[in-house]
Amino acid sequence: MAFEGLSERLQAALQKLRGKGKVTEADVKAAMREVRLALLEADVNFKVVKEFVDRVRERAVGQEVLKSLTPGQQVIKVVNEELTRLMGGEQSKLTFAQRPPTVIMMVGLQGAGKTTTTGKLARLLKKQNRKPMLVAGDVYRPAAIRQLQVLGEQVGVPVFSMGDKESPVRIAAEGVARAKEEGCDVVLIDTAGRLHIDEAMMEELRKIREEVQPHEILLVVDAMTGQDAVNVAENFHRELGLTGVVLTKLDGDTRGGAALSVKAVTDCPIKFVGMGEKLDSLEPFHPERMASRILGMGDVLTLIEKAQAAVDQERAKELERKMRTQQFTFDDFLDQLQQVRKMGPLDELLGMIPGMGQLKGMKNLQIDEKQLARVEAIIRSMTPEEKQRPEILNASRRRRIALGSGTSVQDVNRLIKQFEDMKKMMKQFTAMTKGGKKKKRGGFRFPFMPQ
Ligand SMILES: Nc1nc2c(ncn2[C@@H]2O[C@H](COP(=O)(O)OP(=O)(O)OP(=O)(O)O)[C@@H](O)[C@H]2O)c(=O)[nH]1
Repeated sequence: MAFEGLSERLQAALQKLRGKGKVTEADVKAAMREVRLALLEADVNFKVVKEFVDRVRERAVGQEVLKSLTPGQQVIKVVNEELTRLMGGEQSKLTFAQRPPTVIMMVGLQGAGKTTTTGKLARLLKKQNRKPMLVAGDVYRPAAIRQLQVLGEQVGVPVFSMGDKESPVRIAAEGVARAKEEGCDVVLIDTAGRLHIDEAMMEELRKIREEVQPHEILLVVDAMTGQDAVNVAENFHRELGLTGVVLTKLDGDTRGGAALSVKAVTDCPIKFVGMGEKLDSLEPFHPERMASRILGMGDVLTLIEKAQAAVDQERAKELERKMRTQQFTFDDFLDQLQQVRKMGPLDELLGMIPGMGQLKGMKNLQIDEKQLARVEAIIRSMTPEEKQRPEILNASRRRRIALGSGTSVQDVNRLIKQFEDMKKMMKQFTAMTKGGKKKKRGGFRFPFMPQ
């Protein structure tokens, strides 16, 4: 996952401050040294790191922080705010033309994912009820035109092409004219990518820009290339004047340097991020959410602390073994249920998971405590043998259990079905992970998640 190393290191650095009732200037300095190293190691531009750490340190040793009731938390808040600021603060949206069509020029080096991103962006715009048209302006890479046509078909948007014999400037101009005729309100022009930035390439892009007067010039760069991506962005911005950057391959294990430095170095905002190869994997970039994700806030740390306090590690291991060997019974099921409940109201736990905060309170996600109580009652009405060997639960036993637990036979059936499904899933899961490389995940696992 992207940012994994950075996340871990930043969280470790800040964790030390977290629970402290009193934080000294020396504590902050020590934490900032680690933050600095973490950022450098993530390939963040060194000037950006220096400015960032200076700002955080200055704010964090201020009286209002150190004298506050929760100084450790306050420092983390400052880091979060500054990370957000670093990545551009507010979300930066596309500018649409007052009088359509909006013209968007897509530029970038070969292999960054430009053509794919053009298709993804068309899909996103279509979802927003716009009518995009794609223009195939990359006449140099033999497969690029065909690739765009295929993407257009998949997304269901028209693709304008004039083959590879016309000049890209003319293709762009004709494309915009065609979009007007057909009532398309956004034109996405795919331009040629080269292996390196060269004067001929820039000259051609400038000519296209003069010709079609785009409202947006988006540079697509590969996040995996770290500071190279930042340098490319700096160059393109100087030569062409970009309106935004799209960072692709953020689903890979990029260390995060590009995402954190682009805005600070070039002053060009990241507008979208690519999170996978599929067409639905382009997302608007939210600096604040990204910062919280990097810091693992929202508040996973608390969640883990709570879980660790509630879960008996020895028992968790035993459960894992049972899952692996298919000996999981209703007794274990009940045991887990109780361990999860010990952590607190499930609804509240949900709010601590990043991204889940805003889902809190949504009806179908609310965890029904009554339902849980019913499950417990059903399992408690089973005989020891039934709990161990659910396969003997025939119709008359199910009736007896329903009666004993004050529930209905349907409730009992549903639970047994869920239990069977869960076992099946575990089986598939263990088969899937068996022999495969296991990834270490900070040492904590919910007992009901087989490794
Ligand atoms: N994992 C992942 N792969 C991506 C992402 N975006 C693009 N790719 C992949 O990157 C590769 C290159 O993408 P293309 O769109 O063909 O490259 P390009 O930059 O358009 O190349 P030119 O048209 O020659 O400039 C493809 O295999 C894409 O599937 C992303 O966000 N995540």
